[in-house]
Amino acid sequence: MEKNSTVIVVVAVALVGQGPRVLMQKRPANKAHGGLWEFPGGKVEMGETPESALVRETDEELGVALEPADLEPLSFATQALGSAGGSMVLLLYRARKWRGDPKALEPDTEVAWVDFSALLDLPMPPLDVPLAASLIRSIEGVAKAEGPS
Ligand SMILES: Nc1nc2c([nH]c(=O)n2[C@H]2C[C@H](O)[C@@H](COP(=O)(O)OP(=O)(O)OP(=O)(O)O)O2)c(=O)[nH]1
Repeated sequence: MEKNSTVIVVVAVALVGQGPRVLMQKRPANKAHGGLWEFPGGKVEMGETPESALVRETDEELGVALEPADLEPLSFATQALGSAGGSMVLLLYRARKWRGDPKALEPDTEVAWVDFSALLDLPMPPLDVPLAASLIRSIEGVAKAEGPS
């Protein structure tokens, strides 16, 4: 069988606020991974960079304006697409600055600010779980680098 080398790139962002806490989005019940909580984002479309796709997705889904320069690459996760080959790559960025108060603008979605201490208790799609763990470690790393307070 001919192998497929397609790579689908999906981008997502951890909007990190004081706490620290992070904005999570609940997927619509009727879609893949329905009802699970994910980092906001979506597929990179033709002609877009990962960063411009994320600026578009967060505008459409949350009504938030992000500057590409405020997107810090944080981690990624991958998944095979099936026996024919191909894979999905989910790139997670982190942002500490944005404009606008995030709202759930897409039908049948919700958003919530989640404390880092409760993040891993949320039901998440498979690729978001290791990314959430990376996010938590990144903040712990900052705390260690800054030393005891
Ligand atoms: N965040 C996340 N997305 C995943 C995982 N596994 C997986 O196949 N996906 C897919 C579901 C979606 O097709 C895509 C996310 O892009 P999206 O948010 O634009 O998807 P969507 O369901 O709104 O749109 P579509 O697939 O109907 O075109 O990634 C995962 O573990 N985490």
